[in-house]
This record gives sequence, C-alpha cells and structure tokens, in this order.
Amino acid sequence: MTQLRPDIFDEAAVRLDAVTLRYDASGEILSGIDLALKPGSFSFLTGASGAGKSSLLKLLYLARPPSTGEVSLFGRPTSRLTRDQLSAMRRRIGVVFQEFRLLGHLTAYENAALPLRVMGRKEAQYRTDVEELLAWVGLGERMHKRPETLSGGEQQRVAIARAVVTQPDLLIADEPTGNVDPEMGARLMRLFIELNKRLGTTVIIASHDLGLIRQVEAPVYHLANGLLARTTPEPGKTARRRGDGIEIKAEEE
Ligand SMILES: Nc1ncnc2c1ncn2[C@@H]1O[C@H](COP(=O)(O)OP(=O)(O)OP(=O)(O)O)[C@@H](O)[C@H]1O
Repeated sequence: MTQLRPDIFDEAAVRLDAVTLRYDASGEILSGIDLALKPGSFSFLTGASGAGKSSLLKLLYLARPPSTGEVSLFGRPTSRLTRDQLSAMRRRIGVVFQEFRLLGHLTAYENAALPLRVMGRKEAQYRTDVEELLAWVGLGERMHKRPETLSGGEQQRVAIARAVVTQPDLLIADEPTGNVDPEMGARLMRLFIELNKRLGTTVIIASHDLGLIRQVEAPVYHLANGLLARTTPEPGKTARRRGDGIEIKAEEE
C-alpha cells in the first residue's frame, strides 16, 4: 500500500501517488506518476502516440487499477473501495472514449440518454434536455439515427453528449475532437468549458490538437517516457480568463 503524502492535495478531485502501470512483461507504460487536480480544474493531457495517455485515463476512470501506487478520486483512495463503492464512484465520472463505444442497436438519442435510464430516471423528465443537448452538438436532425448511419464526427458528438448528460463531477475525454472540423472542435470545447464553469466539473482532456489546446488557458500535462510533466500554458490569441473560469472565444451564434 502506498503511503499517501499528507499535503495540500488532500482535497484533490483526482490524485495519483507514485502510480506505475505495466500491461505485461514488456515494460512500464507509466513510471511513478504523481498528479493532483483540484476540484473544478480544467486540464489537458498531451504526448506522442503510444506515450500512454489512454492508459493513464483508464486508471482515472477506474477501468483498471495501477500496477503500483494509488489512484484517489474525490478525496478517497480507490484501492480500498468495495465493488459497490467503485460503481458509485464511476457514476460520478463521464467518459468520452477515443473509439466512442456507442451501442449499435440504439439510436443517437437513446445512446445519449442511456446513463440517465441506467440511473432510473423517467424519460418524460429528461427527454427535452437530451434533445436540446443533441441539438446543441449539431445532431438535432439526426438524433433518431443509429450509429452505423452516422459519420465518425457525428458518432463522436453522441459519445460526448452521453458523457456530459449526467452532469458528472469528473469528465475524462480521450481525443474528443479528433473526428470533427476545427469549428465543431471549438464548439465542443465550449461545451466542456461550460460544464466546468457552471457546474464545477473537473475536466481532463487528452488531445493531440495543439491548435485547440492553445485556445484555452489551462494547464497542459505532457506524458513522455512514462513520466508526466506539467508544461506552462501557452494561451493563444483567443484565450482569456475571467475569475476562476476559463473561456474560449465564442464565434457568433
Ligand atoms: N491492453 C493492453 N495490453 C498491452 N499493451 C497495451 C494495452 N493497451 C495499451 N498498450 C500499450 O501501451 C502503450 C500506450 O498506449 P496508449 O493507448 O495508452 O497510448 P496513447 O498515448 O493513448 O496513444 P494514442 O495517442 O495513439 O492513442 C502502447 O505501447 C500500447 O501498445
């Protein structure tokens, strides 16, 4: 069991202490990573293809435990939780998977609404919200189509709607703008920023899209050789900060 450091990060929404990950005998993918993200923070994760970004995110959304070290979420070390407690914690996390993971037999609307159904909410209570969310991400006309009839970018937007529909405490997104054009990428980024600003959702986004990252004034964590380093944010011309909030310059709607 890792000895947790009693320090300023005790209140972190996400905390990694000396985390390592190896899948097999071929070597460590992650080597002794420490990370603390405050509740309500907004961060990016970058790194070359194969650096281990998706692997790191998998640890954060509790898809697998680290090989050594401790992953703590919402102030609780996860290695000590029961299965039920882990399930309850997973319900507080919205995940945008790199490969979308939509259910093929459900429509876009049904996919996006699924987490609410699983929570036992009644459709009459959420239908309008889900429809509005899908319209906002540009799927107003296509929400009753099945994933196989949607483009990659449309499927990605369904996956994003599904991840944010529950208004999670923690949003983890793996390349969430990888399949859309720059304009839609900026729009989706605004959705994440809104969630972060209005609801205090802690957001971490893995992305290769440096153009998009530069538009948002937020810390960037760079993964290389199994190690994580925080790089100085490099605000672009359009980034600005108001109070604690983060903004991206909005195009006129
Ligand atoms: N389930 C697995 N079993 C064995 N090795 C794996 C597994 N998943 C990932 N890897 C290996 O771990 C390394 C990191 O992969 P990962 O997908 O985390 O990188 P990434 O930074 O997200 O890459 P990309 O930007 O291309 O998505 C790669 O060498 C990959 O082959």
